[in-house]
Amino acid sequence: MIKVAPSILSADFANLQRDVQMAENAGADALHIDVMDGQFVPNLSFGMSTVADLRPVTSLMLDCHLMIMDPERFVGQFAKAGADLIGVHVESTRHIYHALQLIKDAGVKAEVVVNPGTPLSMISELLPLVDQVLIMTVNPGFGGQHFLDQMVAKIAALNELKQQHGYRFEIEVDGGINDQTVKACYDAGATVAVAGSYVYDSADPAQRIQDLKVATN
Ligand SMILES: O=C(CO)[C@@H](O)[C@H](O)COP(=O)(O)O
Ligand SMILES: [Fe+2]
Repeated sequence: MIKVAPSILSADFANLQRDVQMAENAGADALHIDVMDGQFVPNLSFGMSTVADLRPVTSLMLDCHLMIMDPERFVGQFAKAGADLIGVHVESTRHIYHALQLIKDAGVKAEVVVNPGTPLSMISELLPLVDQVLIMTVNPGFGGQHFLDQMVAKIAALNELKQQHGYRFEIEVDGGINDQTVKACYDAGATVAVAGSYVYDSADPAQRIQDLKVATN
């Protein structure tokens, strides 16, 4: 069964605590927080103060997906705010290895993220270092986009490398996840699924979290 990380990008920001607690009560495994700077992606969202405010209201693992340029400038502040895992894009910095080392040094789980157009060869040297790899299944920046089917082969290729070398990282997928696409990702080797609009744009978001789990059971 896949682990589910609802993305609060599609939650009601005026009722964030309610929407986070709903996810926790519904059996979510983590909370996905999309941080955007208007430079790396053409959108703005949350910062570290949102992470700090959410920390005391949930015991869910806080999975912070940084879509910002030169994220090494901020990883210390996200760790201090209460992040449990910090994801940085390989495309967002000249010093990805250093950025991941900073995250580990802060005592937080480190994740490398790859955009749809970025080949896995860009992250091969990083695989022994990371706790999680995030394969973007849409172009980053917005919720509610369509899943890119070509990414299923990429997930399978990453899983092959994982098995071949005995790596222990989790494989997360993000973008366009619903009860159909989650199954294809899970069958290819994904272990964690982010879901924003599928969960929060529903009349019964708690049921949707369960539906994602049932689809991969
Ligand atoms: O990182 C991102 C978008 O850049 C995501 O985490 C979205 O929030 C996913 O939204 P859905 O595609 O599930 O609606
Ligand atoms: Fe995300």
